[in-house]
Amino acid sequence: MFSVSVRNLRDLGLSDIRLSQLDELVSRLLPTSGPEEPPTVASPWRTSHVSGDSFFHNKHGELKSDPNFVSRGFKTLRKPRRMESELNLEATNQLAFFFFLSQGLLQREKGPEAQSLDQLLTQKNLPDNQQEAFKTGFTEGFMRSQAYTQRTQDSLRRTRVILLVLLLLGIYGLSRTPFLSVRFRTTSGLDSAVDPVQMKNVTFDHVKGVEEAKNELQEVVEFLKNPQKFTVLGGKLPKGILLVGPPGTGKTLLARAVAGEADVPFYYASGSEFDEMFVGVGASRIRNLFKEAKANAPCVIFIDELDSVGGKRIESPMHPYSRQTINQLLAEMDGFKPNEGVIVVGATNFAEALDNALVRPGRFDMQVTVPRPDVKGRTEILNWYLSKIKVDTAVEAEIIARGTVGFSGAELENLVNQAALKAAVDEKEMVTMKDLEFAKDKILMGPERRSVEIDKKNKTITAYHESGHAIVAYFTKDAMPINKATIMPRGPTLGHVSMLPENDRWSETRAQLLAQMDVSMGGRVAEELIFGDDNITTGASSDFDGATKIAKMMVTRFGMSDKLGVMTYGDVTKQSPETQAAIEREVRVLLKDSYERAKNLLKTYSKEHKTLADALLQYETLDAKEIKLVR
Ligand SMILES: Nc1ncnc2c1ncn2[C@@H]1O[C@H](COP(=O)(O)OP(=O)(O)OP(=O)(O)O)[C@@H](O)[C@H]1O
Ligand SMILES: [Zn+2]
Repeated sequence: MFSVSVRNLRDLGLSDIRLSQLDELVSRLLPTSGPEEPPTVASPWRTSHVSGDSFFHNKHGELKSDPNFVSRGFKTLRKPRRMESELNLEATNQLAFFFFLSQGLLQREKGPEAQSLDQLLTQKNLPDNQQEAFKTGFTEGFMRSQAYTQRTQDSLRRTRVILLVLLLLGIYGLSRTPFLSVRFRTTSGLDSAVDPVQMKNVTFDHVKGVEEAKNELQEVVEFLKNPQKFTVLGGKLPKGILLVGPPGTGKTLLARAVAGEADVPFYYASGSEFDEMFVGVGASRIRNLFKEAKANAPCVIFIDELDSVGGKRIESPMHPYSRQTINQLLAEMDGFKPNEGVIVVGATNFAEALDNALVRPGRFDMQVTVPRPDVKGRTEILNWYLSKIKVDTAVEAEIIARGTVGFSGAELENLVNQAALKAAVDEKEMVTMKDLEFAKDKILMGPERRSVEIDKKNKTITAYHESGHAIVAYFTKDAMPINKATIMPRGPTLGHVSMLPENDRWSETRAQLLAQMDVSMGGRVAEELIFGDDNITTGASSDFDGATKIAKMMVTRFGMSDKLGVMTYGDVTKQSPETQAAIEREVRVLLKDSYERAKNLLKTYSKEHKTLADALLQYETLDAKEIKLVR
C-alpha cells in the first residue's frame, strides 16, 4: 500500500520535486487510480518541449517553472537516437508518475489561483494551432498514463512502447502535422528551439552563492534593457558570454535570470540537440534559432552544453556534421551587430574543451566563472530551498553546509528535496535536522544498508573501531570537531565517524595534518587494544590509505619533513632509488609516530572509549552533542 499521498507532499510544501528523485515514490503512487475528469493542465513534457521549462504549483499556488526538468531529465529523451536505449522502465515509471503528480497538484487540490490549461497557454503566448496541439498531446498522455497504472507487470513492456511513441509524438510535433513520418527526422526539435519563454519570474535573487558571476552579468542586463542607449554611450558589449563551471552550479539558472532581470525573451537550446545524424539539420536549426531571436531582440539565446556542439575533439564518426554546425553558429554570431540586442550565452563545464574559433573576439569573448559554492554560498542555497518547505526550527543550514564541501547548487537542492521526501515517507509534519543528515549521508554514501544483518561480534568490533576514531579526534587539539559517529552500515563501510571543518579549509597546518593522521589510526589502534593483535580486522585499510596519503604529501609536496627538506618531489617513481628510499623512510616514521600517539591517547582514555563504544552499540548513531554527553 502506499503511504505517501500527494496531500502529504503538499503539506510539506514539496511541490517541485525533481524527476530524478521520484524513484522511491513512484512505486507507491502508481497503484492508485487517477482522477476521472479530463486533465486541465499541459503535460510536463509537452510544456518542456515548447517552452524549455516545465511547471508546478508551489505552495502559494504560483506557477513555478523547473528548468532542471528539461535540462536534465529530458535532455536525453529529446534525442530520438538515444531515446530507445535510455527510456528504460524507470524513466517510463517516472513519466507516468509525473502525470499523476501534476494532476494531483494542479487539479485535485486546485487552489483558488490555479490556472487552467487555457490560461496557461494564453500566458505562454502560443499560437492557436500550438495550443491545440498541446491540449491534444496532454489529454492523450493522460489517458495513456491512466491505462498504464492498470497494467500488470508483464505488460509493462507494451506500455513502454506506447509511452515511447507518445513521447515521440509529443516531442516531434505529430499533433501539428498529419505526416509525421515524413517530417519527423528532418525537423525534429527545430520548433523547440525557436519558442522563447518570458523569464519574468526568474531573477538574480533566485541564484545564490555566486555573487561575482551575478555582478559580472549585471552589465549585460542593463544592456538588454536598453541596447540603444548603451551603444550611444560607447559601451562595448560582448555578443557571446561563456558561463564556465561544474555541472549543477546554476549556469542555466543564471542565464534565465539575465533574461528575467531584463524582461526579455529567453531562447533555450541544448548543444546536444544540434548534434545530428543527418546532414544540414544541426546547421539549419541554428539558422532558425537566430532568425527567430533577431526578430524578437532584445533577447537571450542560451546554448547549454556548448561543448557538445562546439567541442574541439568533436570531429569523429559519431558526430559527422558537427563542423557544419559550428560554422553555422560562427556565421550567425558574426552576422549581427552588438547593438542588435541579441546576447548569446553558452554554458560549458570546461572552457578548454571548446573549439578555438568559438572563443575569439566577437564571439564568446566574455567568460564568467560559475564555481561550486563555498560554505557561505552553500548555507544560502540550503536556506533558500529550505525556505520553500516546512522545516523544524532546530534546523541549522550552516551545519549541513559545512558537511557538504564540494556540493553544487543542484546537489544541495537535491539534498533538501531528499530530506523532504524522507520526512514525507515517515509521515512527519516537518523536515528535521535528522532528515537532512540522512539525505546528506545518502547522497554521500549510497543508501543505508539497514537490511544487512551484522552479527554481534562484528558490530562490537565496529563500535570500538569507530569510537577509537572519535576519541582520538575528541582529545586531539588540532583535529576537526566530530559531527557524528555511527555503526550503521552504509555503502561499502560498516560504520564511520564524520567530522566537520569549521570553515572550508584553504590550507592546513602541520599540526592539523598530523591530527588527521592520528584520527585515522584510532580505528586500528582500538581494535588492537581491545581485541588483541590476533583479532585486528581488515576494516582499517581505507584509514591507512588516508593516513599514508597525508604522510606522503607532507614529505614530497609540503616540505614538512626535516630529512627531505623544503623540496617538492613530483613523481616519486622518477626519483633516484636513494631518494625514493629516503621518502619511504620518512613516511614510515610519520605513520609510526602517529600510530603511537593514537595508542597513547586511547590507553589514557580507555574508560571513555568503552563508554562511547557501548553507547554506539545501543544507539547505533550518535551526533556531536550526544557524544559529548556520553563522555
Ligand atoms: N547557485 C544556485 N542557487 C540556487 N539554485 C541553484 C544554484 N545552482 C543550482 N541550483 C539549482 O540546481 C538546478 C540546476 O542548475 P542549473 O541547471 O542552472 O545548473 P547548470 O550549471 O546549468 O548545470 P549543467 O552544467 O548540468 O547544465 C537549478 O535549476 C536550481 O534549481
Ligand atoms: Zn576506520
